Amino acid sequence: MLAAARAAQKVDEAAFGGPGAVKVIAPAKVNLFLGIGQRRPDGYHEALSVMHALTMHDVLRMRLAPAQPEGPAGLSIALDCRVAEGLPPLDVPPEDNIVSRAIRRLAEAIVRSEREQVSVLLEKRIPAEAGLGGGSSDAAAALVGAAQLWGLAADDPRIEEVARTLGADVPFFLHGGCAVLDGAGDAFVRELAPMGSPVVLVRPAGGVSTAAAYRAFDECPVPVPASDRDAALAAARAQDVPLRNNLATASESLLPALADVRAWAEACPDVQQALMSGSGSAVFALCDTFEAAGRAAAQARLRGWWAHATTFGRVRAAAVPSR
Ligand SMILES: C[C@](O)(CO)[C@H](O)COP(=O)(O)OP(=O)(O)OC[C@H]1O[C@@H](n2ccc(N)nc2=O)[C@H](O)[C@@H]1O
Ligand SMILES: Nc1ncnc2c1ncn2[C@@H]1O[C@H](COP(=O)(O)OP(=O)(O)OP(=O)(O)O)[C@@H](O)[C@H]1O
Repeated sequence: MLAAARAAQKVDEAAFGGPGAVKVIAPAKVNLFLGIGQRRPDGYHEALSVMHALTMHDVLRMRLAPAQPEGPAGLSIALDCRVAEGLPPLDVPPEDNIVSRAIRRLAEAIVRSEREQVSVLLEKRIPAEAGLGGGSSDAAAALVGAAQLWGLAADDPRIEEVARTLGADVPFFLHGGCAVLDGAGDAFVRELAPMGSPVVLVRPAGGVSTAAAYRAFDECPVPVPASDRDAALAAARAQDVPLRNNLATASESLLPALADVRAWAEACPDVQQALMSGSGSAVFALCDTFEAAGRAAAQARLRGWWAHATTFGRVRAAAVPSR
């Protein structure tokens, strides 16, 4: 049964090889620092953020083909989403998936009106509603892939313009590595020297909606000390950034299991430091060695939580060889 499923998957993946096809990786991120400030008139909050990409990633296989003559005029998108074992299914219709929205929006921005079909096979390994930027990274990867399929230059400014309209975290994934961002957490300030050290991601059952976390924050805002902001702004390397997140209290009020994960991480001898990422519900834990990271992940799984050992990386949403 499993062999048959694997064989079927191979056939599908083979259809995404050769000319007119591209494979793109969409890495996860964590926020080493997140200092949320005032709510702005547009509803977004001021945010000073330091994001770091991880080597753990989703995969998008994309293919461009002329549409069936009897099909709709203009662009059609066929999206097949497969979720890794151990993760809940993604409860989003294909047309609402941020991947489809990204491709459509780029086609509009470059005024592309060809009658054609973009097919996408999206392999999700990054859990949703985890603060790991999975959807945002998929969107950036979809822009990178569609740009390549349509022969756009990788540095065409319309790619970044469209990225900003899709979500605050999306532009970061076009740069990747480690970066300081301000504005609404979407404006690139500068790059930091990235790390390559091990990190464990732990997520209790249940996600946190980003919008709900910001609403809870407004009810009980927690300021970030100016000295922490200054240290984040002065850092030259990822490892010099103080680990802080003033959205954590709000997210813990929405998902109390987050406090259990925090308490576990504080007591775990294999964990050096831990912090909730973004609006949660994933917590990332820094470990000294890959062995320690593996042990910490195993301990977290024994408690019934999703856990994954990975590394920080100098990676971004990028096309890779398909084999
Ligand atoms: C928590 C973070 O992930 C940290 O990197 C980001 O701030 C959120 O980025 P994101 O998931 O790309 O968020 P978006 O899809 O742009 O916004 C979702 C919702 O979060 C709230 N939001 C987001 C970013 C921000 N600076 N202020 C906000 O108030 C808004 O209510 C918005 O409607
Ligand atoms: N390709 C996708 N992957 C994940 N979520 C998607 C995708 N497309 C649409 N969504 C919707 O977006 C919601 C949040 O996505 P995502 O996983 O990026 O949020 P997050 O973990 O809160 O990340 P962030 O750190 O950007 O706040 C999901 O609950 C889902 O409904």
